[in-house]
Amino acid sequence: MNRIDYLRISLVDRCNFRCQYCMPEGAELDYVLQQDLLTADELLTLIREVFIPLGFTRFRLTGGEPLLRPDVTEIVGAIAALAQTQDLSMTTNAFLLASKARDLYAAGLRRINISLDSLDPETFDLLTGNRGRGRWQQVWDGIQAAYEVGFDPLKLNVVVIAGVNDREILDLAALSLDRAWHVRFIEFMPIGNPDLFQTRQWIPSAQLRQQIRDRWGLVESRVRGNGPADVFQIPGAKGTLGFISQMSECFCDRCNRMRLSADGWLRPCLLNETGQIDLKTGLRQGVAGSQLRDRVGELLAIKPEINFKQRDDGTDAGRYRRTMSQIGG
Ligand SMILES: Nc1nc2c(ncn2[C@@H]2O[C@H](COP(=O)(O)OP(=O)(O)OP(=O)(O)O)[C@@H](O)[C@H]2O)c(=O)[nH]1
Ligand SMILES: C[S@@+](CC[C@H](N)C(=O)[O-])C[C@H]1O[C@@H](n2cnc3c(N)ncnc32)[C@H](O)[C@@H]1O
Ligand code: SF4
Ligand code: SF4
Repeated sequence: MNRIDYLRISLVDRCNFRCQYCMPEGAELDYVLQQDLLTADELLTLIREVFIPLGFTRFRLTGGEPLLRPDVTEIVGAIAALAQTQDLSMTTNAFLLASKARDLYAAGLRRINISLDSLDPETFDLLTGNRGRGRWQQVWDGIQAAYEVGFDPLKLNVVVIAGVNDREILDLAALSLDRAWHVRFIEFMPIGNPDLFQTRQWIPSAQLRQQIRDRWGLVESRVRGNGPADVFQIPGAKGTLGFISQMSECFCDRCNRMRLSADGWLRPCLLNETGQIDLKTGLRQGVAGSQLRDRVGELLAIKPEINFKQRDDGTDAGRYRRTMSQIGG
């Protein structure tokens, strides 16, 4: 059985973008009320009293958009300061990163993954649902700021959507040539916008790799990380290319993670709604850390049965009650 030692923590379910594949404009989402968000203290209590004793040592802050959380730097500092923390990272859309990168680094964050689906501002606006609002440049500035501050590895996440940004694969891959930027191509998953998924489907990573191989060649490589990416490199490039192929090559047999939502629900599998536990209510009712730990321990034991293999049993007729931005995608 895999060691489950990686916790993805959603700091907030809201987002300043409306990516078509994740939380499309007009989608009716029930946002968590402010009073239902785990406070920084509650989160730290769960990490110290429940997750660390169960062997969790790797943490990722995500969302929604984690940089919307006003106390994000304090949370980073507190998790980074724990002796047991072996890895702390963040996934962000970088819209607010330029002004926060230095403080986050100073607080102890050392690596960061940034969503960048297009190099073309118009396509970017179309994808992020902010057409006309011109947010590409600010995201690009955030990426540059993170690079200058020294985040390493610095990864760029691209969700590939047929007919929207797939014509940019080579341009995006080329970002890895001269800088140690690690570009990852993600197969579109049927969560977030099932209607778009129906019409666009997903493009297999193998097809993208062939396109890149034909242009530059491609060799196997490595980069620090805990995720499911298969890593390659253009010969001589400073950065790498990762492929996250959840649709074409199920990687659930190496699953090493659980997810904690912003309102304190622990979810054993991204794509299966079975088995979730509400940790916040117990915590607020004064249930002892040891009892919460026992509940999580039981969930860890049955996680292999819940994993993606059974996702068709784990949703309500194929529709998810909570989407990527609410789970901590
Ligand atoms: N199916 C599935 N997809 C995942 C899972 N974790 C991450 N992904 C996909 O991988 C994408 C990128 O994830 P990131 O947030 O950058 O994290 P990561 O790849 O685990 O990060 P590293 O530790 O840097 O390797 C997500 O947006 C998902 O599409 C998972 O547990 N299951
Ligand atoms: C939900 S976002 C949260 C963090 C942050 N807002 C961001 O965009 O990086 C985390 C990751 O999920 C990915 N994602 C969202 N919906 C997806 C989908 N339907 N299929 C594949 N990846 C998806 C995004 O591209 C992003 O890399
Ligand atoms: S992918 Fe990230 S930036 Fe885009 S809508 Fe989802 S949470 Fe927001
Ligand atoms: S789909 Fe579920 S089991 Fe598979 S890798 Fe993701 S979280 Fe793990």
